[in-house]
Parts: sequence; C-alpha cells; structure tokens
Amino acid sequence: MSSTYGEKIKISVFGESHGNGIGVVIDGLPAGVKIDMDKVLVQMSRRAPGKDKTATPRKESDLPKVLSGMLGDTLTGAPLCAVIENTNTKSGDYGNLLNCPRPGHSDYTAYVKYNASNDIRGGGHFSGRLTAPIVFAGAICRQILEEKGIKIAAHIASIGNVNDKSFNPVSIDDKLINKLNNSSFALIDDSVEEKMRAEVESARLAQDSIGGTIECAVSGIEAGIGEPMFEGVEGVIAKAVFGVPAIKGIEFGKGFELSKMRGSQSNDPFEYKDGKVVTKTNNCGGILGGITNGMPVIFRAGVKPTPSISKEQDTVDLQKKENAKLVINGRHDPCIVPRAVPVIEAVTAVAILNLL
Ligand SMILES: Cc1cc2nc3c(=O)[nH]c(=O)nc-3n(C[C@H](O)[C@H](O)[C@H](O)COP(=O)(O)O)c2cc1C
Ligand SMILES: C=C(O[C@@H]1CC(C(=O)O)=C[C@@H](OP(=O)(O)O)[C@H]1O)C(=O)O
Repeated sequence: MSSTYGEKIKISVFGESHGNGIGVVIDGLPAGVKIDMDKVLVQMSRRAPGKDKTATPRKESDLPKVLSGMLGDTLTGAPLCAVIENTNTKSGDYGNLLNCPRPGHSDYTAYVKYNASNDIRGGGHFSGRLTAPIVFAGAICRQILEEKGIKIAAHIASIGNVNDKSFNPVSIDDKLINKLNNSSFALIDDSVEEKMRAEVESARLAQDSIGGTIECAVSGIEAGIGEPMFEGVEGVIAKAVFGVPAIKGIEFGKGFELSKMRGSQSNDPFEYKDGKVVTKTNNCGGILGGITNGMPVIFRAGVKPTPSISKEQDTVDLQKKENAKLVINGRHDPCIVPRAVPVIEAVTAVAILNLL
C-alpha cells in the first residue's frame, strides 16, 4: 500500500479504523528542535471525532503516544513514531457491508485489489480516521516551519451553497492565521457559521450528506522554492492533498476561473514594495513555473459528500452475484469539511517542509 509520502521528510501512516490503533513514523526530521506538545494536541483536538452534530458521534480522545524520536520535548533525529489508540469501535455496524459495497466508499475497489482480505470495519486503512496521525505529523512539521517564519492556515470556504469570505490573496493577517489555527469550525466570516451548520443538519435529517471546499494559505514562504515540471510546488502539494480521503479536486490561485480570463486580467503585475519584488494581485496562487514567487501560496480543495448515508441505496451482492439494496448503519460524518480543515493544513505542512 502506498501510505508513505515524501522523500526528505518521509511519513508512513499505519493502522485501521477498528484495529488496535493507528499511527505514523516520520523520518528525516532535524535533531534538536523543541516541540510544544500542547500545540500538537490543539491540532489533534480540532480534527477529533464526536464533537458536534456536523461530525460522527464516535468519540475518540486521539491522544498520541510518542514511542520514539523524542527525548523530553526535543527531537533526537531518529524516526519519530506516534500511536493513537482506537477505543470506541462498533464493528457490528459493518456486518452487512462485507459482500455489499457502499457506493462512494472504497469497499468495492479494496475488495478487488486485496482479494476480499481488506478490513472493511470503519473503512479499515481507507478510513478518514487515518487522518489523525497525519495531523500529528503536520503539527510537528508546522512547528519547524514556524521557526522559519512560514505559517499555514485553512478555513471552510463553502459547505453546499453557503460560502465564507476568501483570504486576501496578497497578504494573510497573522491574527487571522492564529484564529483559524485554533478553531474547530474554521471560518474567516463567523456570521456564516449558523447557515453552514443548518445546511449540514438539513442533509443529515434527509438521511443524506453534504460536501464543500477548503481554502488553504501558506504565508511567509520566500521566492525560489520548488522545481519546474514534475516536482513543482503545485504537484508536491496536490499529491499530499489527494492523500486525504474524500478530496476530489484542487485548484491554485484563481484555478479554473483563469481559463475564462484574458491574459491582461489573469497576469499578476509586478512592483517593488519596500525594496522587495511583489505582485499587485495573486491570481497564480504564489506559484509560477512550479516555483514560489514570494506571495502567499493559496489553493482550494474540493471535498465530496460523505459516502456513507442512511438513505437506502442500490448496490450489488458480490457473493450472490446479484443486485441488492443497501441500508448503512453506523456513525458517520454528515459533512467531512470542518474536520478536514486541520488535515489539509497538516498535509500542506509536510509538503512544504519537503520542498524546503
Ligand atoms: C476526516 C474525514 C472523515 C471522514 N468520515 C467519513 C465517514 O464518517 N463516513 C464515510 O463513509 N466516509 C468518511 N470519510 C471519507 C471516506 O474515508 C472516503 O470517501 C473513502 O475512503 C473513499 O475515498 P475517496 O472518497 O477519496 O475516493 C471521511 C474522510 C475524512 C478525511
Ligand atoms: C473515527 C473517525 O472517523 C470515521 C471515518 C469513517 C470513514 O469511513 O472514513 C467512518 C466512521 O467510522 P466508524 O463507523 O468507526 O464510526 C467515522 O467515525 C475519525 O475520523 O477519527
């Protein structure tokens, strides 16, 4: 399985949603860096399940136990391994799914690829639960980035048809970054929270689910990071972002909107400001030719609606080889977007540290 990402900073994610635990090994971290574990726990808690009606009712404390790579609060340079226990599993909910794959989930493709030996309980290794160790890895990487003045923040850009404001693409306010980095329902404009929660609740009550988008910004990154072609900043970030289950799209800067513009509208004019080359707009999302231009790196990721819904759906019975009806039991997120925000920040931190 390809549960490993990165060459310079390599993360290997392991475990299953209903196994004993999940975790990550991080290789290549610099020795001697002091880690603030309280800050790591803030990130873990932002993603943790069971907090409110927009999330799965499965409650897990998601406390990481560090097995290696740290002495006291300092990184030793050896592989850093952290494990998180699974304490609240209800595997009986998955009994009727063994032969009847859920539309939209990985059940069918994993059944084919792993000859029906895959662990389907809670989505097994394909579960969104595996994003907990990813958030741990990201929380370590972002502390190293912050020492270099690089900060990462994301917010819920939309749920259904309800939109948050966007980042100011040329300058990301430190206070805003701090607010978003500490929020479990991260918004720039808090006045849309109620409408977004209502959108999720209406989908949940209709035995359905809903998707949305997440906007992420990297501030303080200097010009000249990245490579052309296949190791471009877009590609390196996109590969990490697509490792997050349920992400189906990504666009940098104005993204697909650029395809409808003229060059005179899409080009970001250069200017000198306080002796530094900057651009007046940031339609390219801080990346030209795969290389950072010194402006904030900005992208949006598209999150699909949660596949496990309680409405009856059509599927097949793989044993009987006939069509079947499926009713899914269990505790699912009616909307993945709010909990995926810290995950997107985390994978971005791992990607950027690799690029540096
Ligand atoms: C934080 C998070 C929570 C998720 N929660 C659920 C869930 O409760 N139920 C579900 O069916 N899928 C959930 N997913 C999505 C599935 O894991 C994902 O759709 C599935 O693995 C198939 O992968 P794909 O959508 O990327 O193709 C979650 C994903 C994330 C990132
Ligand atoms: C437990 C988490 O999310 C899980 C992600 C998930 C899925 O299919 O992705 C399915 C559900 O698992 P279960 O049926 O065991 O409750 C979610 O609760 C978590 O994120 O920590």
